[in-house]
Amino acid sequence: MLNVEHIGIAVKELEKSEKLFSALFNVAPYKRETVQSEKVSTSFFQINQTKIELLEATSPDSVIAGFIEKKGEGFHHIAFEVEDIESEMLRLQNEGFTLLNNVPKIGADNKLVCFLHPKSTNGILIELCQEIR
Ligand SMILES: C[C@@H](C(=O)O)C(=O)SCCNC(=O)CCNC(=O)[C@H](O)C(C)(C)COP(=O)(O)OP(=O)(O)OC[C@H]1O[C@@H](n2cnc3c(N)ncnc32)[C@H](O)[C@@H]1OP(=O)(O)O
Ligand SMILES: [Co+2]
Repeated sequence: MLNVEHIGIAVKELEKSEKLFSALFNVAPYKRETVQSEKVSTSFFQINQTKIELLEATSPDSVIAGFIEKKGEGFHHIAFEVEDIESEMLRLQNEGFTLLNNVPKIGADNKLVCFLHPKSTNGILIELCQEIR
């Protein structure tokens, strides 16, 4: 695994949270992107080397809506950059981690992504992402 690619934060209202985090980081979001397959609207902040992804549900059956209902707004996942997502998925599966998708999915910001079940990772939802080259 390489660097932390981004940290995902679940929010109820994207616009309201964009204002809050803009004030906190003293920088505006650099882009918004809806990922229909994940039923999320995202907004990205770049703070020096750190990327933060705000996630709002686009539908009541989005995992973000379910998460907020159970746990409330807040930290949702940590994403790690990988060089080769398929070989990393295979390696982690062989180590006994539970992959939530067996084929890489298209994520935001031009990435192939795969999630690991938090039950297999000490309660932390982990996303792997590889830049689409
Ligand atoms: C756009 C893209 C990108 O960056 O490119 C994104 O990030 S999309 C980001 C949104 N998409 C995703 O997160 C996709 C992968 N996530 C999923 O498939 C889901 O969220 C699961 C992780 C499988 C959870 O869904 P499920 O329907 O099973 O919900 P559930 O409420 O029944 O949760 C089952 C157990 O997992 C725990 N759980 C649920 N979400 C969690 C989270 N974010 N972090 C840590 N634990 C979590 C619950 O508390 C529960 O534990 P207990 O049983 O102990 O109560
Ligand atoms: Co993410």
